[in-house]
Amino acid sequence: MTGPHLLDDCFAHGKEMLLHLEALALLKERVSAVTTAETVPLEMALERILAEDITAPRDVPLADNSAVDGYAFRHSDFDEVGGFFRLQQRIAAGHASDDLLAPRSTARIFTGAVMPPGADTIAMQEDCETHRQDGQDFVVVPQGLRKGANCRKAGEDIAQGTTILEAGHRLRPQDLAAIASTGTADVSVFGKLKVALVSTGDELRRPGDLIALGDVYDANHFLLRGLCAGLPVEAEDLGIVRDDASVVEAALSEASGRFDVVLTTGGASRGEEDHIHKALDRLGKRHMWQLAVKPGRPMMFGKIGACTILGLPGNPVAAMVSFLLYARPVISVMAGGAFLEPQRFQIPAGFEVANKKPDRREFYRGYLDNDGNGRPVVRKFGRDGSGLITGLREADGLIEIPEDIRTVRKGDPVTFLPFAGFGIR
Ligand SMILES: Nc1nc2c(c(=O)[nH]1)N[C@H]1C(S)=C(S)[C@@H](COP(=O)(O)OP(=O)(O)OC[C@H]3O[C@@H](n4cnc5c(N)ncnc54)[C@H](O)[C@@H]3O)O[C@H]1N2
Ligand code: MOO
Repeated sequence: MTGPHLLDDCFAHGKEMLLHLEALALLKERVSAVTTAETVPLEMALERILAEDITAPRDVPLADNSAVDGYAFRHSDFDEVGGFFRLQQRIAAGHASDDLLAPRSTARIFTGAVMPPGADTIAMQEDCETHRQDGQDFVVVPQGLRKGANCRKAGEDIAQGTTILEAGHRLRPQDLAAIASTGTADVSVFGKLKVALVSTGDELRRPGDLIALGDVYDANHFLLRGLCAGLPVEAEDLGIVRDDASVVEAALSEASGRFDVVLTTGGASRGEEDHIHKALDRLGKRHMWQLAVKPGRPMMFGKIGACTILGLPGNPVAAMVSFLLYARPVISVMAGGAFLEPQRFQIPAGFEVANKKPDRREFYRGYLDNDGNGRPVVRKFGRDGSGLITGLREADGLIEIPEDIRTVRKGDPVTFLPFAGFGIR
């Protein structure tokens, strides 16, 4: 299958670096769903992606019912001063009444109980007075209630036959509540994507291991494992792969036969010790590499057979930013979902940038604050180093500065991408 010229391959542009939007277009063109549908009970469906639309088999609520503990009556029985009603029946939640409410009568009713036939309005018990006279209970309701007050109509939340959720939607707790409310117990969802996590680098050691001068503890594994946790994937740790061409090649070759996605960090750049792109070129096809983006310039996307290789940069900040911007939407689409776009909003800058490089998009670590007068601003983490995990910890999200912007002054509106919009905190 050949895509449009623009999307065929980043190197076909004759360009050294792809712009952010070009990279997104290339990824959108190149990825599609790979998992098949399976039926799971609702208990197992959180964060899974629907394989079919969900239609409500019945109304929710099933019948007109009371929103309060109180007294049900006919609104037409009111006169100028209110209503004086004979207490005729009592209905608790879960117990429907077949008895037609007689004129000028009322039913004691509780929240969620089905309205008795004939009643159309409910008074809250706090607004009513009760009397007993000649062995009969009476309820006095003051004027002022509109017809239908405190009643919940059948189907007012979900009407029978409505499509409540569409295929491709990732199920949140409130979605599961909606499906459960219609009585549906099982849903058809896409199978989880099989993702391999690979850290590359001779210098890497796992936390808990002894460390020597020059060694670095593998932070990225825990970063990526956490970032995958909110996605419908089964992530498997393939450990640390040494900076050796044949070792990297063997690891990618083996993993590509077992996984839908291999997610690597490190070795993505151009040094002699960076082997991922060379291995990818030998084993499969590389579609994307150098991006006009900071951080996250060396971000690789390619395929070995049916397996997608996402080669993220080794610097932890770059790894996280490129995961959120590029790997996350790719994984979502492959798992049957949407190409996830970040949530974006404009907020005044609480920082200045004097001389940003043109022709590339930059993503700073940003945290929300106020300007001292109660107005919100976003401030930039002070240091730009791509190895500083501290900036990721202090941030509430990313500040996005597009290619054509060279300077930012305090108060300028800037685009903020909250971490919450990526499903993390
Ligand atoms: N001559 C050039 N050098 C570099 C370029 C370039 O274009 N030309 N790009 C720079 C940029 S930008 C980035 S980002 C990094 C990406 O490098 P690699 O993906 O090849 O990553 P490494 O060299 O393996 O490591 C970079 C850095 O990150 C540390 N690291 C790696 N893995 C982990 C891990 N799992 N946990 C914690 N820290 C990790 C590693 O020790 C290095 O310090 O390249 C620039 N260089
Ligand atoms: O892109 Mo590197 O991503 O600046 O650290």
